[in-house]
Amino acid sequence: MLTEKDFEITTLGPCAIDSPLRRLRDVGFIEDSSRVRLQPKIGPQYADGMELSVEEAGPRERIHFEPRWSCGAVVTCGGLSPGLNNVIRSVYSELAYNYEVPRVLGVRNGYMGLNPESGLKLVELTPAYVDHIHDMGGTVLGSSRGPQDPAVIVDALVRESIDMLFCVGGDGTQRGAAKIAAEVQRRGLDKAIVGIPKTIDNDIEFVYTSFGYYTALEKAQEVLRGAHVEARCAPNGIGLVKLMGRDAGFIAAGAALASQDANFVLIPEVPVRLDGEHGFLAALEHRLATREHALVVVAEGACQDLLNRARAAETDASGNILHEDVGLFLRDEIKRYFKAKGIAINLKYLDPSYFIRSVPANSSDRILSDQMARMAVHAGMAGKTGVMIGSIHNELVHVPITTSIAHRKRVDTASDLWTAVMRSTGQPAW
Ligand SMILES: Nc1ncnc2c1ncn2[C@@H]1O[C@H](COP(=O)(O)OP(=O)(O)O)[C@@H](O)[C@H]1O
Ligand SMILES: O=P(O)(O)OC[C@H]1O[C@](O)(COP(=O)(O)O)[C@@H](O)[C@@H]1O
Repeated sequence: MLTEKDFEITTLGPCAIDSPLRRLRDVGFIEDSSRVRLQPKIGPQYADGMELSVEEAGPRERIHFEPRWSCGAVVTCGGLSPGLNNVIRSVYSELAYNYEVPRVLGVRNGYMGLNPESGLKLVELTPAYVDHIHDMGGTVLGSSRGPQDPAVIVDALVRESIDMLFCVGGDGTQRGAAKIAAEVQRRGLDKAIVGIPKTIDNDIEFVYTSFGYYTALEKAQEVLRGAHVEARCAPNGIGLVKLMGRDAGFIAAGAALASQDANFVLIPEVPVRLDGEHGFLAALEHRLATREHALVVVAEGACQDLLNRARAAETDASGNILHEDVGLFLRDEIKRYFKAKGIAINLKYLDPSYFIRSVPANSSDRILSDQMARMAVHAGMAGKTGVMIGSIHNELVHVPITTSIAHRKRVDTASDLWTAVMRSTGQPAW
């Protein structure tokens, strides 16, 4: 078996081998020459003094896999996120052009494409295949939900002589990647399983911003603008917008903050009281009485305690809880409340749904996708396995996948983000 001592890196130019280290040292997070110890508070659940040890991402002085004999594959799983095609293209570009790896494969339709029972064939990535994909939304490889047996996937990696698998996806995908990495280790195989985080919900721990998030905010903002115009142009106008965010309110909070027009933002992290003197509906009535219009933004996962009372939770193929439609629920509750009060309102309900995630990536997400993809390739070529590319304090790092999936990232209600939402909307604490 080859070890990293057997190969010197030869194909990288005078690029950033030292610079991530130097920058980390400058900001004081470096502990020694190869590891970064993060002691500052990085989330409420780590405030108890837990230390996290992560490695900075970037090209390594020595690589593990001999490029000429290596094969890398990329798989995209879960819901779409703007930037997926950019990741595929940049994984290819870094592997094929910079490391000169001769065989780079694309897996069709998520992990399912590594199961022979699916009948799906691997795609040989070429310059022509990836040429224009970065300008398109979605993923050219396709994606899917639904469980796959890690043993079957590892069998496919062995059969196809895949040395490095780049798993692009959300927390479900990373859970799958962790199981694949464990199976590889159990069999004593020499393969690198590297995660690249993907979610418009921005709810992966140790990833400050995931690619696609800001593009989704741009699109969401357009909808907020439309809803705001509608609300302002009608007596007692209410614009109600539902945005994606199954378990976390980052999209609703970010879009509201970016638009500066929202008056109420309801997210899963903050339980909402609808009725009563200090509840949401009374606050909405007060807003109409004083300003004659209101813009309400609700995240898909908000208010679920109010909706799910009479219903057992259903799940999708990957086991994610399918929420009842909070937008329709709130629309009906608002109508019911004002009807009972004899107050005429004009409510316009907008649900942009998949529109915010099926578009091409904006500039910042293109850059982030590219950086994460290239860092993942550096990690893979260096033989790192069971790691995901994270971003902490503006640095791209290797986070053990098991660490990243231990918690889901949530909007911290003591954070600057949520404080700014509260101040820009003026909404009360329920
Ligand atoms: N706990 C898990 N263990 C193994 N694989 C999982 C797990 N959860 C999800 N997956 C797989 O990862 C893929 C994507 O997961 P999903 O939750 O749908 O999307 P996302 O990765 O965006 O969260 C699916 O093929 C799913 O079966
Ligand atoms: O209808 P689908 O494809 O399951 O996607 C809906 C889900 O996609 C999301 O945007 C996030 O999806 P992921 O978990 O795949 O990142 C959720 O907010 C939403 O519930």
